[in-house]
Amino acid sequence: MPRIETDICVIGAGSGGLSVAAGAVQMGARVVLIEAGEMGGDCLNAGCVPSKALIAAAKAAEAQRRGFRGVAPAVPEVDFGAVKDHVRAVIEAIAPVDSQERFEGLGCTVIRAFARFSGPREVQAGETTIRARRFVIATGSRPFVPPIQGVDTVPYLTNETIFDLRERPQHLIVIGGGPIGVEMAQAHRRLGCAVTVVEGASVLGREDPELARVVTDALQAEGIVLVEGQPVVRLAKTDGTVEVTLGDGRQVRGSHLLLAVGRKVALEGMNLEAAGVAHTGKGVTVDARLRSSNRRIFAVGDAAGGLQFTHVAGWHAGIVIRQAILGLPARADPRAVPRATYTDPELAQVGLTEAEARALHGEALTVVRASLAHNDRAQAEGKTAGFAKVMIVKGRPVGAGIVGPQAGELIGLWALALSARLKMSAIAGMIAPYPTLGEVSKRAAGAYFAPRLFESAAVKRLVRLVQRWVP
Ligand SMILES: Cc1cc2nc3c(=O)[nH]c(=O)nc-3n(C[C@H](O)[C@H](O)[C@H](O)COP(=O)(O)OP(=O)(O)OC[C@H]3O[C@@H](n4cnc5c(N)ncnc54)[C@H](O)[C@@H]3O)c2cc1C
Ligand SMILES: NC(=O)c1ccc[n+]([C@@H]2O[C@H](COP(=O)([O-])OP(=O)(O)OC[C@H]3O[C@@H](n4cnc5c(N)ncnc54)[C@H](O)[C@@H]3O)[C@@H](O)[C@H]2O)c1
Repeated sequence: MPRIETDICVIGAGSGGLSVAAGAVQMGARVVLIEAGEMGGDCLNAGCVPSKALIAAAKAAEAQRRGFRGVAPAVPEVDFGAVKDHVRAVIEAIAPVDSQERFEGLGCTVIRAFARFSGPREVQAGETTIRARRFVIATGSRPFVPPIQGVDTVPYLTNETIFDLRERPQHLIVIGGGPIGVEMAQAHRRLGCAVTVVEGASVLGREDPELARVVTDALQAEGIVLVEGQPVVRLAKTDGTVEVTLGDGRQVRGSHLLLAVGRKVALEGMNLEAAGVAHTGKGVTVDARLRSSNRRIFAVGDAAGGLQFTHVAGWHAGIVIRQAILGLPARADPRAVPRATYTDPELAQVGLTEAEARALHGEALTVVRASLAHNDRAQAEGKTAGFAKVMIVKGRPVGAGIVGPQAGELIGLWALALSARLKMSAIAGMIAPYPTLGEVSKRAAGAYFAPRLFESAAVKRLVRLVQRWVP
């Protein structure tokens, strides 16, 4: 049986594992990278990349359907199979960056097998035993299949199968109104499917309700049926249709079913007990340095049991590299982690929502808003539904939310403001190019200072005094 001694052994070649491996090997560490499935993990093969490629095609269809003032709308002719060719082509265009060849070229030893701990410092992968000074568990997550009565009797799709579906669903029922549910619901509606979202609590329930409402209004205006407030309690198959029964007895029937009710961390079969790695149903138990109960073993990305985003996995990788490769201290402070849901309009948030900020800061909190209706570019584009909302304490933003076109791009400024602890005066003083959607952030900062400048008796007194003296 081959044995390898190495500095760092990374388990899982998805967003987190690949970032650790690429960084570590290029800094001179010996790296073994183990992947049981496809290189690139969920993000490339069944997550961010295919979903955004599908959303792009759906957006093109919707643009045709809507037309523009002076440009006649048209019923788009959607070839669902060809759209899936586009999805596949985008994956293939990006895949070389995540490939075994690239990582071997960088100097990693890549093993394509399922990794399982055989001791506190040893992993088995196929025929190979790997002994490493540090391990990184970057095994990601899988779709959670809820134990709903009848779930094993009906055909269902998950993120692992929906992107391979070549025939257009006549009526897609989506269970779960989180980011996966709403992104997939809108994409399928725009590509010509009837769509019903069944959500046990409220659609985009983790988001600020004021922002989420703009998205849910848009989804409903496009003809997506949202059924909220009742969990699904039973699934059944009847004459080629799937029947979904809700807690209050209501029923929805459709041709296809997508389960989008959250994720299950992929730790099964890894024999973590042999390595002394504590874990719960949520993931590996880690401290702020991302170390597990075995100090030689870190966890990153979805496996670390916190926020489940590709950019979080990449950020985690940097924290582990600092410690395991450079011997420097580093901590994961999630306060400035942004998130975006790529519906149209998009919804993005960084830091505290209004409710969270209110609970933490009470009376010290100021909330400002700036509407896209007052943004000249949004007017020109005919996309004025949306706004930015900023939560401010003692002159500094503690959270920001944006709903509207390109909100995912626009939130970057606020992510920087939070991570660099910028003051609102820095945003107000920034020169934004005109006319851009980004001016909405500057306008929000302006809304913070406006009452202090324009409604202040002291400022007015000062100005009168200055005006008496200036020549
Ligand atoms: C439909 C969908 C859309 C998404 N869209 C976005 C988005 O727009 N933006 C965003 O930031 N995030 C998005 N996400 C979330 C994002 O995909 C994940 O947060 C990210 O992929 C997590 O990276 P990871 O490295 O932790 O795990 P993964 O990327 O899942 O990689 C884990 C890898 O480990 C391998 N593995 C597991 N167990 C073992 C083992 N024992 N031995 C060897 N290999 C193993 C797996 O095969 C897999 O390749 C989306 C997710 C889904 C499902
Ligand atoms: N744009 C992005 O960045 C993006 C896109 C997709 C996914 N993701 C990541 O993937 C993760 C998983 O996404 P998700 O949407 O699957 O999960 P989620 O946990 O965010 O949402 C699942 C939803 O399903 C509902 N639900 C659960 N059981 C139900 C039942 N029996 N009946 C009806 N409703 C039920 C929940 O109330 C919840 O609203 C996200 O948290 C996110 O981190 C990110």
